[in-house]
Amino acid sequence: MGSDAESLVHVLLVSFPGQGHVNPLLRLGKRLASKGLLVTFTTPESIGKQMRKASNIGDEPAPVGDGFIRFEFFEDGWDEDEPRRQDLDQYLPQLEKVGKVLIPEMIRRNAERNRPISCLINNPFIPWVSDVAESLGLPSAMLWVQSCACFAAYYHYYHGLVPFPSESAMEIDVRLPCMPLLKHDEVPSFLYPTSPYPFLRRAILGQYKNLDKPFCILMDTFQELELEIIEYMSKICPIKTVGPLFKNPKVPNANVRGDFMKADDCVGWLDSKPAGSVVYVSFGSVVYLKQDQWDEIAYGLLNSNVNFLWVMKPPHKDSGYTVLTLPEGFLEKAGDKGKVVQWSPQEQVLAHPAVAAFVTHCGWNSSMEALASGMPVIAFPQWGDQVTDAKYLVDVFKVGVRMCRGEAEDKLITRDVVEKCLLEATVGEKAAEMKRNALKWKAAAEAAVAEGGSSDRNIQAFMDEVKRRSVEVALAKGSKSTVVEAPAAVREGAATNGKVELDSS
Ligand SMILES: O=c1c(-c2ccc(O)cc2)coc2cc(O[C@@H]3O[C@H](CO)[C@@H](O)[C@H](O)[C@H]3O)cc(O)c12
Ligand SMILES: O=c1ccn([C@@H]2O[C@H](COP(=O)(O)OP(=O)(O)O)[C@@H](O)[C@H]2O)c(=O)[nH]1
Repeated sequence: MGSDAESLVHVLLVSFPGQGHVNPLLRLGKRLASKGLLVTFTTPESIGKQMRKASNIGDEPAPVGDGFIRFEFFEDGWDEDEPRRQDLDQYLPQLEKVGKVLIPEMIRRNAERNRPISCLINNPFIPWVSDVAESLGLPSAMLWVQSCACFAAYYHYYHGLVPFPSESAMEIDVRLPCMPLLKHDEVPSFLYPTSPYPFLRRAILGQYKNLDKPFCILMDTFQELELEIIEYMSKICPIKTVGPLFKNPKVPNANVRGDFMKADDCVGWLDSKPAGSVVYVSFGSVVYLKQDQWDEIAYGLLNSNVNFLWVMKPPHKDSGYTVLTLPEGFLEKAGDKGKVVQWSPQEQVLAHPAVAAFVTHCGWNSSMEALASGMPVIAFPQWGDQVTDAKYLVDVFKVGVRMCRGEAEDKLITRDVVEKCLLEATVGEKAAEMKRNALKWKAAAEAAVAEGGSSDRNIQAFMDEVKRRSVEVALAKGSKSTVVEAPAAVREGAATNGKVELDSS
């Protein structure tokens, strides 16, 4: 490593090994590097191996803007084909056990090699990272990877501040401060007492036990998008909104990517299609539908006669899911109107002029990517934060139509409903209005990350704080301090309070 990288303030990013967690933390890493930090990104080797295979991650630090990003992976202590990895109730304690030994070792090794780490940043599901930081006298921050509205919902649930659906009152609406009324099936679904995913409830709420440890909670959202709830929660927690993280305005480092699977080439196919003629269909990295639902979507796509790009990812071998199939003769009937891939370069797809709308499971990353790309959505939420995100996309941000309500509803969405939603989102006045709204959010997102925008100011303030604390850490450790510039004065004044005006008829 050149002396350049060694003279920079060094932060360690520790990620839970899920695609929806790695993507935003890696994007944050690239943003921090571009502004002059040395960033080391780490996650278990089982995923590291996939990332190296799918993308061109090298052994050398990659230059990104004024700084560098590098990767170090750690062994989680389980064989590669250990099926217990699929069970979060078993896997999370294992990760904590090994991480609490291996992350301090990694930190020590880096210090010996003249690149002492001065801050740790983690994402949800691995809250013990801030315990590791504390035990080593290092500051820590957390990157929240869902919306601020969901952060607020979990916060109020965890602290018992408002009533949530319970065994004795299942269908109550939930009123949270500074948020629209949420129907019982619009709160993050693993908070339902009947949820089949109690392990995800435990995983996400684990972070709230340790919420007083990180000095900052970074969020992949932006002020103008969730204005009231961000202001409200900021009075309770040290929140800084820094999104959308996937929009890095200046830095040409698209080659540093964290995909677990190589994306299939579909941009050439999109290029051959007329503007606004394709529907993109993807349910993210973890949602897996049942065969009968898959068939209805297939026929809905055929019957609507739209062009479509459909992501059909293979299930994890230990997930217990059976491989989905397409109805007989489906691909022949679709002909050149349809393309099915295993994994797509989603950011590129959403930015492509041929794409008119996005059938999405409403994971927060996909939701932010759609909003910030000016892409209307057809909301098909399944569980967790997705049901809340769907509510916001459709009723608050007004960029989508709803195809289902998710976990609580648990019903088959028929091909007729699929077809109706596809058409509603792609032709006619409602479609045009959603597109206008989506383009307003795109502009607002670009302004937030542009120099001087709300997210850019927050990133800069965070950087300054990390640098300030790195001097303190170095002094406390009595070692030679890393070279730091005098912290740039944090610009005065609150973020733009301007609301984005939406069309609605
Ligand atoms: O990777 C996982 C695993 C997992 C299990 C075992 C294992 O060995 C490795 C990983 C379990 O639940 C998840 C749940 C997720 O919810 C997703 O989390 C996103 C970010 O919080 C949200 O935006 C989305 O809406 C939501 O679908 C995302 C994930 O990436 C995972
Ligand atoms: O074919 C695909 C499907 C998804 N993604 C990316 O995978 C992430 C999925 O995160 P999200 O929060 O939407 O859903 P999750 O997978 O966590 O449920 C997003 O960044 C997508 O851009 C992708 O690159 N190609």
